[in-house]
Amino acid sequence: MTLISNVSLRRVLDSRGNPTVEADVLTESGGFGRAAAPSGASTGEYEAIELPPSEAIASARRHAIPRLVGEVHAGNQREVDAALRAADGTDDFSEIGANSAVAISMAAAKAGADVLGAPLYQHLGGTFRGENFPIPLGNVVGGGEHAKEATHIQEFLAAPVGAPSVSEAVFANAAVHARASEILDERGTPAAKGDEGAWAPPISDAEAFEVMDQAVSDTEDELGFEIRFGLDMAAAELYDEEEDGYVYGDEVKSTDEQIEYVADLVDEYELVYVEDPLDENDYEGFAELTDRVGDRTLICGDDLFVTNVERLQDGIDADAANSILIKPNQIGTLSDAFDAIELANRNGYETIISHRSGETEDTTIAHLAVATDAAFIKTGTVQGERTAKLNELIRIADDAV
Ligand SMILES: O=C(O)[C@@H](CO)OP(=O)(O)O
Ligand SMILES: [Mg+2]
Repeated sequence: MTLISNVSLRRVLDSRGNPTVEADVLTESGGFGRAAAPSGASTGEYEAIELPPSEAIASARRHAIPRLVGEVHAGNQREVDAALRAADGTDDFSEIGANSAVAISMAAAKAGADVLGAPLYQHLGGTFRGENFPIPLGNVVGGGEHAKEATHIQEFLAAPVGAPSVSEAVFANAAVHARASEILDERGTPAAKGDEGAWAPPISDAEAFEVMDQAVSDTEDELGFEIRFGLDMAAAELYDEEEDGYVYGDEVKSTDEQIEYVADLVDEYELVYVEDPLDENDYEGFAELTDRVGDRTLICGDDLFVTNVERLQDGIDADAANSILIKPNQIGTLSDAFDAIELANRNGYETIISHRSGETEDTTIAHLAVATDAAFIKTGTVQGERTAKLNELIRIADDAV
């Protein structure tokens, strides 16, 4: 194993045009890794703290880099991430910023892989990882915090569950995206795109279900394998404490009505996946919904769990869900993300590795999903910062990384 010899940090652009943190890690034996932090728009209340990039960089230079350079081995991810935690000294990375932490953590992992001469997924997952590939969940239509004047539900996600290969699955999602555009055109609905490249038409959620249902079944007919769809409701953004309910324009649904609504949607559209159907503080509501439909769909906690083992353990104790979204920048390091994945696996929860709405060309999550045998990866459908991960998945499957 080789010591880290240099860490450099800089501000680069993310896909929304905002600055984000990029890290380069060099090792004494000449290993190199580069990674950049993504950034959320519909962030969970309990996520690790993202600092303004210049502050995060200045603070990491002061506190973290001296603990890494000449001190820590790049191939020992636990050691790297423990040094980041020690340098920060808080529970939520509010001192050096989860954006600095995750960029350094991922860059160090890549430097470790480079030293070994192994692809990142193999460095992270080991030689004897499973043979499976994640099914890509592709954002096709959406709104919420990712697009103005579009649907209330944040994401309508294609799920090519019957695709014979990861490559065919990736192209299937692109085909659903293209078909949805044609259907919207036929309906005379102009559609801009949201932050993640999904169509963001000014239509009701009910119409979006019709568009999605048709786009999925047309593409299924064309390609000849099963394609279903799911949702990220991002319900914490819909929930209004004063109204004590979920606000859909002029309509407010009580918690009971929200549970009823989602349960009906699961059955009507045979949804395979529903992320954040209730507010991020409502373990009880999550548990009630999971009890009703958890045998036939994945109920996934994103803002609910924020990739945090303590919040996940609370959810497991409450039977709140049956799957967890994993976003390394929600918790700050790859080791913390692995701990959440391990806890999920031990308790029969599926894992879904995810991008953020603000992204870069970084492909770490594609490797993380393969390394950990995740059931799904949620990383968009089109647009360069999304296709970077999808194309990397295709390369991994083709043994070409
Ligand atoms: O809610 C989500 O799952 C994500 C990614 O789609 O959005 P954001 O990064 O804005 O939190
Ligand atoms: Mg989400």
